[in-house]
Amino acid sequence: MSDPSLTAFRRWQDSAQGLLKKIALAPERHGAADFIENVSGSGTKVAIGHSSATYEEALEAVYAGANIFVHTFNGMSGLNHHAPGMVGAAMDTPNTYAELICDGHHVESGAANLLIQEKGIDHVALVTDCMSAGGRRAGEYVLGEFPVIVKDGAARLKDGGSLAGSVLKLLQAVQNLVQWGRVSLYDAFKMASYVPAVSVGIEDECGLIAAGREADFIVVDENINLQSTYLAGKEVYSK
Ligand SMILES: CC(=O)N[C@@H]1[C@@H](O)[C@H](O)[C@@H](COP(=O)(O)O)O[C@@H]1O
Repeated sequence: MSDPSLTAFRRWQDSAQGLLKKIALAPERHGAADFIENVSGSGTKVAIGHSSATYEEALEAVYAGANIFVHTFNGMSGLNHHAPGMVGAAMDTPNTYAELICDGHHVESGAANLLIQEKGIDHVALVTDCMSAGGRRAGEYVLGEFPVIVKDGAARLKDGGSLAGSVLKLLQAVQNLVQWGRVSLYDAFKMASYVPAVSVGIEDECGLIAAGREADFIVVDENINLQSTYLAGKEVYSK
């Protein structure tokens, strides 16, 4: 781990030919505010997470231009009434976007519903945090340098058993959220498509089905089960 570096960021952005839309950092690292101001000013969205920052440090990052909380609740300082932490800052900054992993392992339904109630469906973005075992059978994998065991729909570190990414599909997140009873099907899909697109400023390219957008979409039945998948307007999968 290291402190954020503008020199490194510019090198990565050059290599990516300007394609980096979003970068995440822990706001308590040295130089974070300056990095956030410069990077968000250049058009790349800055997310904050994997962090034990205080509420105040998180707010400072938001004031500097950070606009997304990385998988809210997970890997961040929690909400305590004496120390509101990163979670408190996510709830207390109405214009930021809070990512949420709705696989039923990362966040209890009550906590997910509370976050959605606090921020509104237009500021909660469903994400998977899916690691390399997604779509594959249970067994042993690695996340970066860490051995991980995938079992019963969860990916956990071999050493210690902490959750380490997920094997969630975004459609399953939509199904779970609807089943948890507070969010309509329409809103759950919006939180999985349009809201994340807006959070990174690419809603004029994707995130809804409309003229001029990329026609990548799925078709589901009345039970929210996948029927077909379209990429660039062409059917590439059908049940
Ligand atoms: C790619 C990745 O590993 N993402 C995070 C992980 O860092 C964190 O440890 C876990 C549980 O967080 P928690 O123990 O704070 O709920 O959530 C996610 O899986």
